[in-house]
Amino acid sequence: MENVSEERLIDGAPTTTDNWDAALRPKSLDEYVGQEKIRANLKIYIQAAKARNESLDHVLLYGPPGLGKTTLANIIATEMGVNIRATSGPVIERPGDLAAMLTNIEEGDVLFIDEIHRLSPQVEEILYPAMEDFQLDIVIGQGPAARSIKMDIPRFTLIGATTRAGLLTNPLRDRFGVIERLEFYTHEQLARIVSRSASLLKIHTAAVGSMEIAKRSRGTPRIANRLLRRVRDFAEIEHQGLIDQAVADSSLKRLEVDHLGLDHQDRRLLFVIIDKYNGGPVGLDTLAASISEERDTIEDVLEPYLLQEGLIARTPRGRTATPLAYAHLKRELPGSAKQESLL
Ligand SMILES: Nc1ncnc2c1ncn2[C@@H]1O[C@H](COP(=O)(O)OP(=O)(O)OP(=O)(O)O)[C@@H](O)[C@H]1O
Ligand SMILES: [Mg+2]
Repeated sequence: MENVSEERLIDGAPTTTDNWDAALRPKSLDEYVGQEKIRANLKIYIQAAKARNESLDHVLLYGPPGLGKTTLANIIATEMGVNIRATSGPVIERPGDLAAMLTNIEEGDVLFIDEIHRLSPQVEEILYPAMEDFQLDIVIGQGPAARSIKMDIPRFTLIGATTRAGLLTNPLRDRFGVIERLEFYTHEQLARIVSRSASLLKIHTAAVGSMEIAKRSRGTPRIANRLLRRVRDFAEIEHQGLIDQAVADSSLKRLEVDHLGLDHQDRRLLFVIIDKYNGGPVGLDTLAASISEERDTIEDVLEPYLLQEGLIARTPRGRTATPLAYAHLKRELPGSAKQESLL
């Protein structure tokens, strides 16, 4: 699914060069920028659970890549004062793998399952009684001699993360007491994140420089941090190290990130809808084939921001380019497309 030959600069997905990211991760709810509603709610839930000396209810976090789900899971464990064990849906191959993890966990600990929508059905089965009754149903033996035994496990908190909650099965989703959707960040919030990262990495930025990077980060902290690192290179080699507005702007231009934060891949998607399909509507699978991308990548990575910015619209018959997209790409709006996009 991931294009390894060419690192996409504004892709929200993590890459191998993101190790420095760990250093930039906020460690407490107070350090965590934005997502005000989630933070306020979590503060209450955490305080209440601690006061009752209970484990925190299971938490599902969903939203586009790079918005801070993993970061938040770690913060929750820290604030609860418990250990976190992290794994991911595709990694847990057999029910036994999950059972082993759950029996080794300590009372109150957090089990973090990233990409939880990719659990196999057999593994999911194990999770239901574990989440609900803190019990494992284990089948011993095979055939007619097989019998099932129940085993108690410590009360734990499952934190699941996914890019799309819609991909979860109903029984799994229903077992989460707390379900929170992460939103794209505002320019002001991203500027705060850029300034914070700059000071941690000892990068010299002017406020207007941080804001310019923020505006072009697709509402996503991971992208903001990544762009900061690239712009720093230009600043240090060509501009005595200071990132001001002009340096940020010229560097991002050279990185082909436009003033809305779109890169060549976003623009390619929009151009295909506009030029090849006359503004749409065009179905997701056709679109995926046209730009040789996975359907999932379009839905999880490319599309959410374009929808949020009002550049494309979703209709029952497919995606359309909005008048805003035509204006942004300096394409003339045909009369028919104007009507389509208003449907
Ligand atoms: N609220 C925030 N405040 C400051 N920095 C943040 C915030 N959220 C995320 N970040 C930064 O962005 C990086 C990416 O966040 P994180 O890895 O938590 O995203 P994610 O939602 O788990 O993404 P994925 O879906 O790809 O797993 C973090 O390492 C951190 O530096
Ligand atoms: Mg993550």
